[in-house]
Amino acid sequence: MSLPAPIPDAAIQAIIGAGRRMDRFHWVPATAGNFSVRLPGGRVAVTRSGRHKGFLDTDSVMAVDLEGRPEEAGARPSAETLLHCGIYRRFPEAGAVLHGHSVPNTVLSRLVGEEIALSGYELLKAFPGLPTHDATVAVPVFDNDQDIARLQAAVDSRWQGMSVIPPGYLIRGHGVYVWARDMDAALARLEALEFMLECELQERRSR
Ligand SMILES: CSC[C@@H](O)[C@@H](O)C(=O)COP(=O)(O)O
Ligand SMILES: [Zn+2]
Repeated sequence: MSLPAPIPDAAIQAIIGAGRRMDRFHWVPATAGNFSVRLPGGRVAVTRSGRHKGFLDTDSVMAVDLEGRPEEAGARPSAETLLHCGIYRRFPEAGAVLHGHSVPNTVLSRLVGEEIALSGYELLKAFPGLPTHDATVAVPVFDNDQDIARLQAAVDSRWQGMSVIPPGYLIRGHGVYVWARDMDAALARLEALEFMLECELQERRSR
């Protein structure tokens, strides 16, 4: 059997850098969070399960296919790899996926129903196709589920009825997923979303 192709260093460095940046914001406590980059040929570079995402090294990244199957026998990719693969399958333009557990996304997702509406924020312009603050963006919220295949099925079924592509989604009491064409764009989108979630949380506190 031939050895799997090496993972391009640019993808590994993008993942390591994302972890350091998200750790600075306290968005990846303990071993929370996972990140991936789409590779050519239907491959995905993804973080191994159980690592602290602020201290990743080159060994912390492995490759799976678009069904989440590891290329290396016995290797353990992120427990949430199927959510990454679901995004890559649904959005061909997605080149990187980020998942984090911030306090605002965790708390807010427990306070709302099936979505959070973000309206009137200047930072909405960080999302694709929005030239003005004068808009409302609905961020879907899914119930948490330890059965990740079942959770992905719930995400797929909500996406089927969706005419507007959301900037990401939340999992209740758990965290956020965002994606974009590459890692820098995904980080920018995550920062914008987290900023607005923090604003929403503060507004709710002051009511
Ligand atoms: C620290 S518990 C968090 C995990 O259950 C999970 O939600 C998570 O984000 C990280 O899982 P991982 O398997 O390391 O990618
Ligand atoms: Zn998680």
